Amino acid sequence: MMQWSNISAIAFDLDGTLIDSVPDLVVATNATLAQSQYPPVTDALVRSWVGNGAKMLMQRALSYSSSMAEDSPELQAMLEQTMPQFLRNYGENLQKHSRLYPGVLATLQQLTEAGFKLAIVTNKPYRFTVPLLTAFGIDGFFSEVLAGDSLAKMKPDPMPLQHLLKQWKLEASHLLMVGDSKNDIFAAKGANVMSIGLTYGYNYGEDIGLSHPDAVCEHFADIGQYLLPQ
Ligand SMILES: O=C(O)COP(=O)(O)O
Ligand SMILES: [Mg+2]
Repeated sequence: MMQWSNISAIAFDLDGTLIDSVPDLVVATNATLAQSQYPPVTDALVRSWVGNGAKMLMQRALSYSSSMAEDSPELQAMLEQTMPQFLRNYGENLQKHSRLYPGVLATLQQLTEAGFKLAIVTNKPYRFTVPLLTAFGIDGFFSEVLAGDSLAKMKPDPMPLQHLLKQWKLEASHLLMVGDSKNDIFAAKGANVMSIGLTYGYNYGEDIGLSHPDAVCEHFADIGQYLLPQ
């Protein structure tokens, strides 16, 4: 049975859920575009390109800037050439302008004290995920970190959540996915686990409610009403 009182473990998305990472992604994207002689793009465009990992972000950025189709061989060749630059540019400034969203630290603390097991399930590359968690002092909350390149498939595929269920020897009805993107909600539905959608993150400009998570929250701290004694 899918009910809140069964939940004992929670998988959190990272970008747009715990951390507002777009400001640093904008800097890295524009630095990389500049190296290919393209003009900078707006924050709003970068926001709309986040969600499927670093490579898709640059693929969308290069396609926009060059007017080449995303799947064209020319664009793919340019992407292969450009990715090392993006990874360097972003790696050098992961958390200069990025911020934890309000309520994240206190709520993670409360959930930990209440006995929930917490994990990160992100599409961000692993090499950026752990340093970011550490930089914001939240790495200690998570006993499992699954990134976009940890397994053969990333969200919206249910593979990371299914891996977590196996790892933790959990029934699907005990796990909750919390995220800002339809990729998080689709992954949850595919793994048959409950989900909460957050409205403040990045979802390609779409209303997260359209993906029908089990609940929609406007602020991170609001997830507590389903999980903590009120
Ligand atoms: O890196 C991305 O594109 C998205 O990352 P997320 O899965 O933590 O939102
Ligand atoms: Mg996200």
